Amino acid sequence: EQQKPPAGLRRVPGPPGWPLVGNTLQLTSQPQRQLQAWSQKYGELFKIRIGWHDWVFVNDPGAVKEIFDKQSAVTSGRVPMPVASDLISGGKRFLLMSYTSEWRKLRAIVHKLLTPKVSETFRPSQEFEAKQMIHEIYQDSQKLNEESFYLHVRRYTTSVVMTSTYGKRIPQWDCEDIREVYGLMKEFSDATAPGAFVADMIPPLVEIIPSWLQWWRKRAHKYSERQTRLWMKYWNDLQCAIKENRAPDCFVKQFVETDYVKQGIDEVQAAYVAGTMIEAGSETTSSALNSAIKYLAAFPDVQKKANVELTKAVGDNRSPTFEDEADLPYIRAMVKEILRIRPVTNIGTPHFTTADIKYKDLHIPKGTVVSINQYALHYDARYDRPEDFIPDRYLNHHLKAGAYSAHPDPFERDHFGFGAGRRICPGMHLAENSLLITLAKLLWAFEILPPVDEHGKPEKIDVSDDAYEDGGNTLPKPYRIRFRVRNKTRADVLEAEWEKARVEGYYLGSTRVDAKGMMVS
Ligand code: HEM
Repeated sequence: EQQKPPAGLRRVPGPPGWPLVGNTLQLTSQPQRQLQAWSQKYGELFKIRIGWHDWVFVNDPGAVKEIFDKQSAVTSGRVPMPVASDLISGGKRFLLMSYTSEWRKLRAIVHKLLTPKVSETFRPSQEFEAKQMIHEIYQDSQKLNEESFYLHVRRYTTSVVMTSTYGKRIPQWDCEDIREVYGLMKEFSDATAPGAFVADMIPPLVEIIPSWLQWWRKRAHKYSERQTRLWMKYWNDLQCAIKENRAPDCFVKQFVETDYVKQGIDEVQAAYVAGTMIEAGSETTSSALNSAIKYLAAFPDVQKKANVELTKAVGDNRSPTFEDEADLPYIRAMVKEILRIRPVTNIGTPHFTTADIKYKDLHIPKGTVVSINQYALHYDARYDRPEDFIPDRYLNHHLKAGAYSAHPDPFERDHFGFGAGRRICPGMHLAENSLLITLAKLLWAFEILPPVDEHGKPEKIDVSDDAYEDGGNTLPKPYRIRFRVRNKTRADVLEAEWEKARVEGYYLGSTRVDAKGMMVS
């Protein structure tokens, strides 16, 4: 039986559930539409029970500010996961760590190493990788290969994130690093899928069942050993490179140069922070970009407007660079629009309360999951035709997501795609830069068209939830699309630019690296 709220306060309302399972069975494998429907019925907040915990979904910008920003000292935890977080990750997986002093120490370092200014030092890497990406897509478009772009996009995002973290490029998709990193991510997402480990569904089991009888431990230890081995391998390789003076400027090199040892942070913990960057930064960005390509094919007028802007600001004789950013307001708006229409998860951003809190006259007890209901917020009445991909709606939003998240007026926020409060995505500047440069180069180079059927008739592009994988993440299913180069000059330019980049390499901070990502000076 739940505790009575303190005098003058009431419980957060919500739909009735079933004994034991709560509301779990009312949620489908893609719960966002049900979560939207409940937000319409109950207003700013509603509460449901999923598994062992109460979840409060926050459906209003003002409530997000009050709960996640103003009360962040007690709403920045993560839900306990005795297997996935404690056993498999040794309590060290940054994304899942509770709100402890250890997490705060690490977050301070991460924050410093991913500011907008530091993120800018990776722009040459992002331009380099984007040149490779459009070149690969161009080559495949001539072979009428309509599926491979999806992996070219994933290669781009993984390479950018590996380069910024470890100074290590991913020059091609089919390689050992990809097999290892994606193998690890798959294993971990299987381990966190609902029902994968009963003790994550019912955390008190770890207290009740003696550890020698906890049948899940063996499998969890096997995962843990494998994952620690991989993250430590990257960490140790970079330590060697630093000693031999051949480590390019990157996140981990800078991490090593902080006083992390003096702060009592051990190497395995540091390696798990770096691993989290890779896990949190690759599939998120590629999903957003692969979604954008799909929506662009479905909304050809958006492409037309983008091409008018690109033709005026850049022309045919070179491809766009970050220097053009100020002249590309429509592309900048598009970066926001894709994060609005397809936020990366469909269950919001689960935080965990570490003390009782209140919002207006509503009581939220300690130990509750609080989540920003992004789909509800992003499809609400503030947006005209929310189902449509309309970058124009953001033309008056000139600032980056980080600036809006700190804006005093919550209704000024562009979107909630990066979360809020102390756990807000620290990679957002890097992510926004990646989306900007790839969208600009793609739209400059190509017209993006639906595939055609056997009679040559264009097929309909499906942007509904059916086009997305089941599970908590918003991941577009692989799909076919045609890329048609805009003109001969742009085709020649993109080939020449990639050839030049391949020979010359690029700069990572103050170090020049070659196309293999090795330091050359
Ligand atoms: C389009 C791309 C991306 C999106 C939409 C995205 C979104 C998010 C969201 C919603 C969260 C949870 C925030 C919260 O709990 O309030 C998060 C956390 C995180 N993201 Fe991102 N992210 C993206 C790219 C990146 C990149 C490129 C990196 C790293 C270089 C990164 C690193 C992280 C880390 C480390 C966390 C965990 C923070 C913590 O728990 O304290 N993300 N991201």
